[in-house]
Amino acid sequence: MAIRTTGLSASQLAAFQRDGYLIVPQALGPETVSALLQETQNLLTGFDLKSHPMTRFSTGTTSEHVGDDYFLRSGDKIRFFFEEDAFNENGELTKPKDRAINKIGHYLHVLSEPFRRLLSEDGQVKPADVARALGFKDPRCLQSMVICKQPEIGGAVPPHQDSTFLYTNPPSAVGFWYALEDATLENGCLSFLPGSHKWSPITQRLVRKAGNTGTEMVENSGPQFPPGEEYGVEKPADADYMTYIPGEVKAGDLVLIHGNLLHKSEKNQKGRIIYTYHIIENEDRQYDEKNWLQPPQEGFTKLY
Ligand SMILES: O=C(O)CCC(=O)C(=O)O
Ligand SMILES: [Fe+2]
Repeated sequence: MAIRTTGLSASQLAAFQRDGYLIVPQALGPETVSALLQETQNLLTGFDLKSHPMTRFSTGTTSEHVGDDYFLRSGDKIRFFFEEDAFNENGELTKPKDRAINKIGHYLHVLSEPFRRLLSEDGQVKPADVARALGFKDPRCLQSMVICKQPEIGGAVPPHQDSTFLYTNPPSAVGFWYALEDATLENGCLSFLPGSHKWSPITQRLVRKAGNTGTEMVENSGPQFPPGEEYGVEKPADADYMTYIPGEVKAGDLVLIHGNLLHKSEKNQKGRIIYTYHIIENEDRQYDEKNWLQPPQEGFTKLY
């Protein structure tokens, strides 16, 4: 296969604009994938369980843990969040620690050398070139994380839109999601509601509670779509019956996800390790000061 040096082709860009997501095959070469998996393994085996507050990550509504201090202060650190199902009724881990972590985040793209290199140097498809192709003027990288989705206990991720979590006024977030292992229906690959980015508004936002005591969902009083006539179109009459389209991918593939697009992943029996971060527009959009993730002292990371 020819080595790519640019971002997206015209037909890839058109597909992203039409569907709200795009699979870019083999954005990472096998050496990069191996280096990132090795780094993930080092992080998983190297972290200290004794000093860990045993915070679990939850996208559901039952757990309060998502709002705690360890999570809220992870934006400029490398921290470890457990699968909810990694504990028994007594709150004890039922798996070895490297098999119990749901995700590692949220500053890998600066603090981990292999992940830092991906953003600036490695790979056949350069993130900066993709951001340029998508029309970003001053893209900033944030919320980098490895999602492990461990065998048997990997949690389902319910349908959501990423701009709910990383809100700019008006919305601009795009997810970069890299498979580090093959992701299939068997091990909880992503699935998408194609075109939903055009009609599905950001009606809610995840914000910090007053006094930084946790997070909560609130109504979004700002713009619900990015600017442009293609957005905010009428919801299709059959939208509630539309089926999610699975995005089965190979290790090294990149999936781009529009911040308004509805997507999800199911529980899994077999494990699945991926790496993801988001970019937001910094030039003519306001990053919201209530968002769960606030910029590190040095500001969110520039791509160019
Ligand atoms: O990897 C998953 O299962 C979910 C990830 C996701 O929703 C995202 O990266 O935006
Ligand atoms: Fe998402």
